[in-house]
Amino acid sequence: MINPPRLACENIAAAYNSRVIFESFTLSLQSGLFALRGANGTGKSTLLRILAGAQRPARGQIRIAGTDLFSSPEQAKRQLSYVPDTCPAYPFMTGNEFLRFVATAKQTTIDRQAREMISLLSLSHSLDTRFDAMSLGTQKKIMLCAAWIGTPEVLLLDEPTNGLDASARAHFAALTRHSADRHVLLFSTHDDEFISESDATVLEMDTLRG
Ligand SMILES: Nc1ncnc2c1ncn2[C@@H]1O[C@H](COP(=O)(O)OP(=O)(O)OP(=O)(O)O)[C@@H](O)[C@H]1O
Repeated sequence: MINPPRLACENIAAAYNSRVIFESFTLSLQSGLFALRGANGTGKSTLLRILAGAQRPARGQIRIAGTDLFSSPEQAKRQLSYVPDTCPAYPFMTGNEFLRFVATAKQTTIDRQAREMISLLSLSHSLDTRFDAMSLGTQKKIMLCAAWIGTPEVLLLDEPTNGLDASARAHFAALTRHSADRHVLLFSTHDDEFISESDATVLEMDTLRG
């Protein structure tokens, strides 16, 4: 039996008021690492928000592991993780509390892969720190670890290396490379060095946005 693409979208259109950002974005990905590249303002964050179900497109269809995102959002989102560019506000939570919160929402535990990431990104000593007392880079690392909880089929990461130091960036590149066959990891970036370190396939926004 042929598996459906892990991530598929068809004819996605996005606009803010009357300003069109893209008209017809179509993509079908089975597994691997994909870097969404394009100039500022070409709509990378907008596209990732839409694919994550965090923003409604003007038109189009999205399927996550074969499930329609709009007609069965809960089922589709069980197979999906999304890390926005800016850290959403969790000022009162510690790193540990946030990871447990995500694990509970996904009806799982902080599993082996997330624990490996915590160790690789040297986060163990920050887990009891509240978000409002963490550096931006540390917040980002916790958000990235949370994305791996529950081994989702699709990971959508908006500028994941922003704020990471050189060592964290290298570990993160190795981790993404090694887990590429287990999911679709689509990330936006301006970081060409990370693209080559992670061996990601480049998707040019200008070519894809229709
Ligand atoms: N909520 C919003 N309301 C109105 N316009 C918006 C909104 N969000 C984004 N835009 C506009 O849509 C366009 C695409 O923005 P987006 O952030 O998706 O681009 P991007 O490719 O991710 O940019 P960058 O590389 O700078 O992060 C920009 O011109 C931006 O100003």
